[in-house]
Amino acid sequence: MAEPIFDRLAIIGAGLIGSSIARAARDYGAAGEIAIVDASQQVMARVRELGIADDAGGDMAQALKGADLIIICTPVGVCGVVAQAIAPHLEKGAILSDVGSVKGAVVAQIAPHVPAGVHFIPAHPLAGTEFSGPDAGFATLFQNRWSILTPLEGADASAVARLANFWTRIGAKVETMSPEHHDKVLALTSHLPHLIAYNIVGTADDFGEQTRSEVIKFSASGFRDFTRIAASDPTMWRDIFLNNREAVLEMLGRFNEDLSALQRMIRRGDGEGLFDFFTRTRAIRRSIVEQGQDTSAPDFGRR
Ligand SMILES: NC(=O)c1ccc[n+]([C@@H]2O[C@H](COP(=O)([O-])OP(=O)(O)OC[C@H]3O[C@@H](n4cnc5c(N)ncnc54)[C@H](O)[C@@H]3O)[C@@H](O)[C@H]2O)c1
Ligand SMILES: O=C(O)C(=O)C[C@]1(C(=O)O)C=C[C@@H](O)C=C1
Repeated sequence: MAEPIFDRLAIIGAGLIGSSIARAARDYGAAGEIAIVDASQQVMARVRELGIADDAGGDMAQALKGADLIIICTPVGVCGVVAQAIAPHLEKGAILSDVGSVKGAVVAQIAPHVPAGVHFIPAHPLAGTEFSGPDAGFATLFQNRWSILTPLEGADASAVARLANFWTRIGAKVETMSPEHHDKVLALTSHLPHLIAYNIVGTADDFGEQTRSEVIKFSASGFRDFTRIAASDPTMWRDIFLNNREAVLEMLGRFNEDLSALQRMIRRGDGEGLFDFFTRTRAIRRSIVEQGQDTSAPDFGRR
């Protein structure tokens, strides 16, 4: 196997993403040693049982000793608190990164705590499931998925390249963009779809007992897909919406306008309008599939 890219990887937060990175870093030889710290004693106990870290003692100073890559894998809302807690233990030359689904707010939370000589390079792997916790993770989660790096102005190019190598080693394709651009794109491609899923499942639930049981009984695959997404972690998604408020509200405004246009077509019996619209959206789906970007097959990248 090729040389490890980092000597010691420290992961803060061992849920779906943190535990998947730990498993992948070990399986693909991306890090020499792996240390894991989590605020939950229950999670730490499970990490020890699963044997996914070389150091699962749970002591922060010990975990960060000699760490040349530290990845914060907690919910977005606590990134700043975590950065403040780890700052005194970060060593010169180390790379500090994260996996938060929002970048602008995460940068604002973490950057003020980064000591001089430490390279802060935010990241976001576009890979996940509706499950959370250390048992939900798996080593192949990042295979053929994008990992977006959002280095700040003046970031050290060799540190960025080293982090990109790490993600490539564990199977991801890497793209670089600004935090602001990331937040706009993801507001549309990830955050809005989750909001729509939460909403439609909530609407079905509000209809009451009889509809609820019929929803379960007659659930067609389209609706079932929404229920999978709507089962995603409430803490994670509360934090995403509170921390990407502006971009989500902008996309939601445009979405509502387009939905009103469709509503008008239905009311007016505008079959041609509906047909043209659906033809346009079908072409988008087909081009995604043609470019090999469709990873929605039931067992793709999953256990
Ligand atoms: N789940 C996904 O699909 C997905 C995909 C890409 C990125 N992300 C991002 O990754 C991050 C983690 O998501 P996840 O799905 O792994 O969540 P998760 O709920 O599975 O795990 C989060 C872990 O962080 C721990 N934690 C919470 N506060 C902490 C603190 N102060 N110090 C140390 N540990 C703490 C929790 O105990 C938990 O084990 C989030 O920021 C999320 O936005 C998630
Ligand atoms: O497949 C899923 O369950 C996901 O929702 C994963 C998903 C996404 O929207 O694609 C969710 C949030 C993350 O920030 C990245 C990936």
